[in-house]
Amino acid sequence: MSSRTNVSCLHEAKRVAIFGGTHGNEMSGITLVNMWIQNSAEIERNGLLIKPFISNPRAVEKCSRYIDTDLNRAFTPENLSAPDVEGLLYEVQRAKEINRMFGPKGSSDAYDVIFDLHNTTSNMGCTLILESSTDLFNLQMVHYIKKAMAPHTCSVLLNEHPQLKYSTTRSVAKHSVGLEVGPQPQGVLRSNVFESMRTILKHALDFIELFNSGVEFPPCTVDVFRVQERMDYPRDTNGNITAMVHPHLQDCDWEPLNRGDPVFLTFDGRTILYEGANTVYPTFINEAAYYEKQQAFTTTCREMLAANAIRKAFN
Ligand SMILES: CC(=O)N[C@@H](CC(=O)O)C(=O)O
Ligand SMILES: [Zn+2]
Repeated sequence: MSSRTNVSCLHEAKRVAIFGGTHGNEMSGITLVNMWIQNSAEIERNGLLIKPFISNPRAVEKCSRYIDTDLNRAFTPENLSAPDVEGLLYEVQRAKEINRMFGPKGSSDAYDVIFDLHNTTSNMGCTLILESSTDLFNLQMVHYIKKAMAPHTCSVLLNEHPQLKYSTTRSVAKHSVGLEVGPQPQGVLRSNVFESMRTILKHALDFIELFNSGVEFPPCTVDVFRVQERMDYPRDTNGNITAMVHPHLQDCDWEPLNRGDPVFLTFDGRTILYEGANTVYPTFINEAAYYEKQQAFTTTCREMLAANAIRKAFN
C-alpha cells in the first residue's frame, strides 16, 4: 500500500469467495450458493475469479448449525496449525481444509475477499459485519453498498473487540466481510431475506469490479455499530434462564437503549431494566443460536469511521 496525494493505492482484488452454509441451518446463504454453483452467470464479473462454496457441507446436510463445534469460531492459530491426525473434530478438520484452499490465513497467497453469508433470527435487517476499522478496501466497499441499498438501510457491525472478537471462517481472506440478514428462523427460507442478501452481494461484486477497473473512490465516512458487550439472560443459581427478552426490547435491534429501559421479563412477571450508564444500540436480540453461548443480545455504540480515497495500484 502506498500513498500519493492522499489516495491510498491498494492491490487489485482478483480472487473472491462466497461462502454459504458456514452454519448449516441458515438457509438464504446455502440456497444462494447452491444456486450459483449450478449457474454462476449472475455473480460473474470482468477480470474476477469468483468461487461460490459451501463451507460446512455436513452441517448443511443435517440442517444443524454445526456437527462438533461452531465452524465460525474454529479459525484459531492453534486449530489451523494442528497436525492432521485422525479424530479431529469435524469443523477443525474443515477449518484446516478451508485454510489450505482459501488461505493460508495472514499470507499473501490468501484469497482477496471472502463474503460469508449468514442468517439471524433477530430483527437486524441487512447487516454487514467487519472485523477491522482500518481496512480501507472494506470501508469503501460497505460505503458503496450502503449507498446502493438506499432507501433501504444496511447496518454495519464492527466486531473489533479484543475479547469478544472470534476466529471466523472469512478471516482466512485478506478482506473479510460477513453478511447477516434477518429475521429468518433456522431451517427456513424467507423470500424477502433471500432477495436482500442477493442484492447486497450484487452491489459488493459491482464495487470490486469497478475498483479493479481503476475507478478512484473519494474519501468517505461510514456509520458503524461497534461491539461493546455481551448480555446474558438472568439465571438462577443452577444456571437456568429465569427471564425472557422483554417485549419492549424484542425486535428492536439497532434502536437506542437507555438506562432504565426494560430488557428482560421474568417468568413470574417482573421487568428487569437496563442499568448501563450510556445509550447503547442492542443487536442480535434473542438470536436462537446464542442461547448456547449465554448471550441474550449484544450492545454496541455508534461511531463514524473515516476512510481515505482509494484506487487500484498500477504496477
Ligand atoms: C447468528 C450467527 O451465526 N451469527 C454469526 C455472526 C458472524 O458471522 O460474525 C456468528 O455468530 O458466527
Ligand atoms: Zn451464522
